[in-house]
Amino acid sequence: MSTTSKGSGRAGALALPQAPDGFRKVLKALHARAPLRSARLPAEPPWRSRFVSTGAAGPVTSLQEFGYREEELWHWKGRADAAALAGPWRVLTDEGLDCLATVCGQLEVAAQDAGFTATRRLRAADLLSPFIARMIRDRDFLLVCSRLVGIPLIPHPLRLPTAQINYGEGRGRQGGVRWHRDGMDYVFTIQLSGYEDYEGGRFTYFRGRADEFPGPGREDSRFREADCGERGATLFLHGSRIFHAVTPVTKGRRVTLVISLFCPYFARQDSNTFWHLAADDGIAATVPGWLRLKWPVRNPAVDYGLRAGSPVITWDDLR
Ligand SMILES: O=C(O)CCC(=O)C(=O)O
Ligand SMILES: [Fe+2]
Repeated sequence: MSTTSKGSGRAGALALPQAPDGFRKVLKALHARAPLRSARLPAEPPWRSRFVSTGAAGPVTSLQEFGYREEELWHWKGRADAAALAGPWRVLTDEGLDCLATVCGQLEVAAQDAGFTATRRLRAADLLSPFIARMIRDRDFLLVCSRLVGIPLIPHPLRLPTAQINYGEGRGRQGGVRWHRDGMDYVFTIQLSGYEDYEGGRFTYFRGRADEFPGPGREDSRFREADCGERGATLFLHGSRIFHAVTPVTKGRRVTLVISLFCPYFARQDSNTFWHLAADDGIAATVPGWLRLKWPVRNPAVDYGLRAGSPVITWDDLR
């Protein structure tokens, strides 16, 4: 699969509105509902480590290419957190992808309407699905993701945003995602359907610094479409630094699994803000994870690995 990004100024993407920001996030937080913790779900296939496609490799576009300066990148003892956009690659085998698509399809019964981002979505999918919980804590899966982006990555200790399924449908309802930046820094989106399954639903991003984002509806040659049409395509985005959107699904059905990972070595720089999270999950559900994230640590790889219920991934593991 190639990493081409093509097209600029697509009318559908440009017309998308922007997600609420600032004080409107606080208002949203006061009304937000906590994610569902239980649902009657059919049995799942078991997760297997062999579902990880270890050959994944591909070009990485750096944050400098998006206009960020070297001193704006995060560093740890000579290593930089420099990846802006990478992939799409396949991180799962065909068999693994089929199982994941089945699991995510079944989980739709637990999805909730999500006003300002996607039409329907399921937050904290790993709390309902043993398959997803094991997948995102599988050492081989984490090593593939870490190596592709060049930094050690584990599931985010905030838990609620770490695995989210978006369901977009073209039956009259708007199945798009407004222009936004994520609270999360390291975001992997796995496509569980392909262009043969739907129309619209194009993953679009702004190839520039966040503070240069011209706003929706403007003409700018830096609006691009990612090449995510193939089922299984997995795209990495430095979600907190890059504006992105998904054009409305006009026909058919589009399902994606959005996995937010975390670098224990850059825990202090984590971009989440309390109000961004609370706007999604409500204040009460946000507080425990927020404390878990902000508590001081001695050994980041071990300590945050424990907090996220994850294997430990260190710089040495990237070799
Ligand atoms: O569904 C997608 O392709 C990505 C949606 C997105 O940007 C998000 O959920 O934050
Ligand atoms: Fe996003």
